[in-house]
Formats: sequence, structure tokens, C-alpha cells
Amino acid sequence: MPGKHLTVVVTRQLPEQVETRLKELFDVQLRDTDAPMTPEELVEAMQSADVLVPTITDQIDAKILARAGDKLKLIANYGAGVDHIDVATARQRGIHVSNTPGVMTDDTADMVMALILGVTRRMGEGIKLAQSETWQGWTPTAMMGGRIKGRRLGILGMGRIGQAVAKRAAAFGLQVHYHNRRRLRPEVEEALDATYWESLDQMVARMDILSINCPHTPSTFHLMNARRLKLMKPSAVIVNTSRGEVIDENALTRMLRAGEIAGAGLDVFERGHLINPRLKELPNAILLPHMGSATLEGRVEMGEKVILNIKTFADGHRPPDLVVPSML
Ligand SMILES: NC(=O)c1ccc[n+]([C@@H]2O[C@H](COP(=O)([O-])OP(=O)(O)OC[C@H]3O[C@@H](n4cnc5c(N)ncnc54)[C@H](O)[C@@H]3O)[C@@H](O)[C@H]2O)c1
Ligand SMILES: O=C(O)[C@H](O)CO
Repeated sequence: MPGKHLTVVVTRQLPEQVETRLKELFDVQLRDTDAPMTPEELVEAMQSADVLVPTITDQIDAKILARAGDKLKLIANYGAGVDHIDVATARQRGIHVSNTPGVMTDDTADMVMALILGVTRRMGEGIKLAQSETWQGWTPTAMMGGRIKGRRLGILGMGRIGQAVAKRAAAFGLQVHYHNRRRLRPEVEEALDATYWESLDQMVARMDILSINCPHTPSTFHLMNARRLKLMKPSAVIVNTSRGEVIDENALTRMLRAGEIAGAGLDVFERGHLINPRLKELPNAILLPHMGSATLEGRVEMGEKVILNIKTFADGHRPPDLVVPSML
């Protein structure tokens, strides 16, 4: 499968540098509008492509995969999370799936810290007050948040991003705790100075800040359900940059409104951009439009990873970032 003869179809506009490189290497069909593909456009793309380059805004489920053309052999996702792709069905149909892990780790971990600082130090409210006509100047008692240093941070999902958050958190004087599907090797745990909790419930009940960094899979859907959210201390803060589906958003909204959880910093939402309107009204929630990995450098490196996966596959080898169902 020599590269130039592969038809690569890209479903969304990508950074200019990435599109230029794709054009140099492959017979590529680029997207000329910034809107996501409709399901029909996606099916059409999957019928003409040898390689599809989708993003999180393309729902590639069993129904859509059933209509893919015989030519389609690789779905080279532009993004780390693959919860929008039915990887098991793709595999059964002989279609490989790859992703772009690692290159957005630091950028996303930076955003986790921004959300931890922003919520704990009430930056959302502060920005609004400074921009309003009502601010009358400094007072000794206004806008008091909580001190970061010494708080307990619980990381749910201690993979690439979780570990990058742990390193940053240590520099801020946070005590790092974690729960993960598998315990880290002792030397890694020691280097991160992180305390492992086998019981997620017990960890959640003792943390001042909880950062969600596991992927969305069938086993993590609503992992933070109403029962578990209720275990959190009323003074605690929750931050989510993984996927909205890991938290029961309606339950979280009710508890934030009732003061049963002190604050939330959310980059991702259960129904994509359709955020619970009640969540948008809350002063103790900082909401971001899924921009955790949105740096120019990161987005270009994601493109380079996509290209490496396609080229390696075209040369007859296993793509370096192949996703297999057992990983999920
Ligand atoms: N907001 C953004 O822009 C952005 C950017 C990149 C990634 N993400 C999201 O962040 C997620 C994590 O990325 P990563 O690169 O750190 O992934 P990773 O695979 O390196 O780490 C995920 C960790 O979660 C753990 N895990 C999985 N299921 C679990 C469970 N049921 N209970 C406890 N732990 C569990 C895994 O063992 C792993 O250690 C991605 O899947 C993606 O959804 C978001
Ligand atoms: O998972 C990721 O890579 C980001 O959330 C964007 O898809």
C-alpha cells in the first residue's frame, strides 16, 4: 500500500501545516468547511477512503461501520480519546484504529492545573467582578478562596495525563493521591510521591480536589455517579478534562447548586457542547469549551502522529499507536 496511492479522507479542518504535509504525502481529501460531517457525509467518506482521519465529533458506531467500504483499512483518529469509535466492531470488520496519545499530555495537564487554581481561587467570579461596574476596589474580606498548598489531590486515572498532573501538583505543594485500574510500579509511585487507593470510594471521601483523568469506556461511564459524588466532602472541588460521560452531569449540577460540592472545573460535558443550562448559571463552576489540548504545537504534533500511523501502516507495519479493544 504505497502512501501516494492511498486515499486519505480527513473529516475536519486541521492546522494548515498538517494539511500541507498530508497533501505532500497522500492522495488526500480535505474538509473545506469547519463544520463536522453529517452522518451521510461520514458514510460517503468511509466508502471512498483507504484511510479515514476522523475526530471526536464523528460518531463511528456499529451502524456506520456496517456501511464502510471494503477499501477502508485504517481509522487514524486525530485525538487521544477513542470513545466515539466502536473499536471492537471496527476490528471485527478488519479495520485498524490508531490514535495520538502523548503529544497533548503536557498541555492537558497544564489545563488541569489551571482549572484547579481557577476554581479554588475563584478566578471565574474574579474575572467577572473586575470586568463589571460594581467592583469598588480591594477589601480585606472579598473574594477569599482556599489555599492550594497542603490540600489533598486525588487523581482518578493515573496514566499519561494523570502522572503529568501529579508532577505539576507537587510543585504547588499539593499532596498527591491516586486510584488507577492498575497500581503503578513502586519506583514510579515513589518518584511521584503519590499515595495509591485501591478503593475509589475511600479516596473520593477524603480528597479536597478530585481530577478525572481516566478514559471514557463502558466501565467508566458515570463512574462518578450520584452515590459517589455524595461521598465527596462539601468543601471539595472536582475537575474533569477527560470525558463528560465519566460524571453524572445532572447529579453534579444539583449538588453544586445545593452546596454539597464546593466547585467544579469542567473542560468536557456529558452531551458534548450541549451543557446543562443550570450548570452554566453557577458561580462555583468554571466551564471551558473542550480546549485542554488546544495549543498550536500540540495540534501540529497530533497531525504528525496521524501521519506516522498512516505511513507505518502503508509500509505494511503495525501503526505505533494502534488501539486494540483489550486496551479499553
Ligand atoms: N480535554 C482534552 O482536550 C483532552 C486531551 C487529551 C486527552 N483527553 C482525555 O483524557 C483521557 C486520558 O488520557 P491519557 O493520555 O492520560 O490516557 P492514558 O491511557 O495514558 O491514561 C488513562 C489511565 O486511566 C486508567 N483507567 C482506565 N479505566 C479505569 C478505571 N475504570 N478506573 C481507574 N482507572 C482507569 C488507565 O489504567 C490509565 O492509567 C483520554 O482518554 C481522553 O479522553 C482529553
Ligand atoms: O482526546 C483527545 O485527544 C481530546 O479530547 C480531543 O479529542
